[in-house]
Amino acid sequence: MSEIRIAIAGAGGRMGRTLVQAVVESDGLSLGAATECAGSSLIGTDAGELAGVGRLGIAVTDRLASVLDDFDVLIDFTTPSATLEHLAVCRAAGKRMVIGTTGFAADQRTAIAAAGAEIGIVCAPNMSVGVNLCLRLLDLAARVLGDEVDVEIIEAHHRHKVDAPSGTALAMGEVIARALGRDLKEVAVYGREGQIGARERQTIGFATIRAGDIVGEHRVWFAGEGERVEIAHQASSRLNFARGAVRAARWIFAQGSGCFDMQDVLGLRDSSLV
Ligand SMILES: NC(=O)C1=CN([C@@H]2O[C@H](COP(=O)(O)OP(=O)(O)OC[C@H]3O[C@@H](n4cnc5c(N)ncnc54)[C@H](OP(=O)(O)O)[C@@H]3O)[C@@H](O)[C@H]2O)C=CC1
Ligand SMILES: O=C(O)C1=N[C@H](C(=O)O)C[C@H](O)C1
Repeated sequence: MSEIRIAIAGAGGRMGRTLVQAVVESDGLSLGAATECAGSSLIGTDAGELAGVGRLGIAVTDRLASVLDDFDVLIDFTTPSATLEHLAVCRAAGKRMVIGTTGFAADQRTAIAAAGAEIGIVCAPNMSVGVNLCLRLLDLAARVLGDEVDVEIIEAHHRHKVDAPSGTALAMGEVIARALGRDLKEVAVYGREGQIGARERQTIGFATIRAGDIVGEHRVWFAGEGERVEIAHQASSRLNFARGAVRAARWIFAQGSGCFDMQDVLGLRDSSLV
């Protein structure tokens, strides 16, 4: 069987470099192309040397459209606007995508879902197996504990992260709100200050920490009278996310069109926990 050829968008970024490493380490996958934004000093450099895995003979380009013959699946961990540009190119060319970018506006999420009518897409704010297991556990915890507890979501990331709350924290909030029959748009509280009054039970609170080189931490409290349940995940390496993205690329290569997430890739969508 021939290898699945991967293109990495944003190959010079924190995730981009880690993704190159994960692809090179994976059996049955090869790096076919690597991109960076126009004007980047990294254009023309070797993607393998950039990632510290040795020369691969893949020069970083700023034109995804010029390397369409060189890849089967694009893995994109960049920015919302860059991902939407790449989506248009992949949609026109019938190329599959794995999208890890976070911070999308509602209309951008709608555009990604719509593209799923024509191409295969896996889009998830967190590609780690552990976080996706936590999403299932959060659904169960919310259903069991119900309206007897206050829900608070606390996340911490490195000082360079530009979006808040994290995409993962928002996904956790969505899962919990859905399980409790609430609309996250109506009940989310993003930080508190001043004379805010007593807490309303229905709210779901978010607290964001940005500091140093924290890879990614998420902690959800279900706090009641006399007891508190916590579900927490701590990432200590970006390879965790990159290996999940590679797994998603392998999975989507075998699918037709549709917009999926990591719950689909991991077979967790309809899994029973009780
Ligand atoms: N789903 C998941 O599991 C995870 C998701 N993420 C998300 O991935 C995204 C990237 O994170 P991270 O790697 O830390 O960020 P970085 O800023 O380190 O990397 C993003 C890279 O994309 C490049 N870029 C920007 N525009 C374009 C373009 N048009 N074409 C090609 N490349 C472009 C940037 O270049 P330049 O710096 O020159 O602008 C940069 O090198 C974030 O949204 C983050 O939240 C992160 C980890 C895990
Ligand atoms: O920007 C990051 O670094 C991360 N972003 C993702 C998010 O916003 O949830 C996932 C991970 O926690 C790392």
